[in-house]
Amino acid sequence: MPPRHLHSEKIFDFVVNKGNGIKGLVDAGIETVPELYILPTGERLEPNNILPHESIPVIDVSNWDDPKVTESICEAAGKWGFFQITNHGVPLEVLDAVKEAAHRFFGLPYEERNKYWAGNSPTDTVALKTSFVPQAEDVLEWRDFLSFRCGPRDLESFPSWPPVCREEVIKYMQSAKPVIRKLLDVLLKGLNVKEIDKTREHALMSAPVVYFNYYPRCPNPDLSAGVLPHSDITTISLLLQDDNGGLYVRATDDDDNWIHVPPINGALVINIGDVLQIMSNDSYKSIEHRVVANGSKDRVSVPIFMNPRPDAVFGPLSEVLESGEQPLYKEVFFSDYFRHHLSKKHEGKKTMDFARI
Ligand SMILES: O=C(O)CCC(=O)C(=O)O
Ligand SMILES: [Fe+2]
Repeated sequence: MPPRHLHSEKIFDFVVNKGNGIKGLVDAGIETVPELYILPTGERLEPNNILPHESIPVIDVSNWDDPKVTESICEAAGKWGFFQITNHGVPLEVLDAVKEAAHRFFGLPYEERNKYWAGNSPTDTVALKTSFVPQAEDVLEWRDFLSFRCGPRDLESFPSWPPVCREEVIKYMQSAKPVIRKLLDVLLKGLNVKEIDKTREHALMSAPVVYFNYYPRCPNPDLSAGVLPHSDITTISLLLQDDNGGLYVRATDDDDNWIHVPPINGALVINIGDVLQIMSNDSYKSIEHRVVANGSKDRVSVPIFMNPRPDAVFGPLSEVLESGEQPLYKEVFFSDYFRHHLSKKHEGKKTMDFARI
């Protein structure tokens, strides 16, 4: 990383070292995007790279037993890697409450928020951070996020979670769990897996993490990134977005075109992560996506990342390779994959090379 100018050093110190986050900088009244947040021209999302007439599938899942529903899910996972679901059964009040809880947390004064800054937090299951890995980035992302590890053991630390939002996170997680389980059942059936046994469950869904992503209003959203292009390392991610929009999905691998994911009230966005792409030996796709912050409003999103346990080993499934297909990936520990992912800035799908044969 090249040395930064003095002004950028000061901003970095305020936002990252002092734990103010980008929220703190916006609250301090900045009116233009500081250099530390300005992307080189080639990395910005240009309007002529947005395909206005394309969209990812929207699937009504009110009847999981309808073969058309399960076919649409598996087809969307293979073609788009992204889809929205409606009529999924998670009550609208639960979704609204968790978005409000995210705004409440980020609306706390600095001293209250900062109690949970990574390294200060009273529990390692909750951490407030900014950007992605600021120490490895030359341009920072216009985003703060609060993460909650939600595995069964993690919930023992619930009393140390922020009181302004903890009930809502648990309720959201509990209500979404049956939907996630259903989606994984359908997706695995599509790969000839008859049943998700205990070992598979560890590899698929035993370490969920909820994020509150917070993108404060950005004076020049065209110059900066809310989140840079990346794929999620999960098995699947389930994302609740608000009505501001700003999430874009890569249209094709071989050119730089992007499709907006329009907010639909009550819908959840589902995407396949790297782990499931690897398990499926590329039948399903973990697609790059990015976020552009909003020029006039603060945006929140609340993803649930379904991760394997750190000690789980994953690789192409035996059921997928039965037909004689050659494995494209080796078996890796999730903890190694995760550590590799966190050692560098967001760089599209580069993390997957770690497991590629
Ligand atoms: O905020 C969004 O819409 C997406 C965020 C995202 O991609 C992530 O947190 O991995
Ligand atoms: Fe993501």
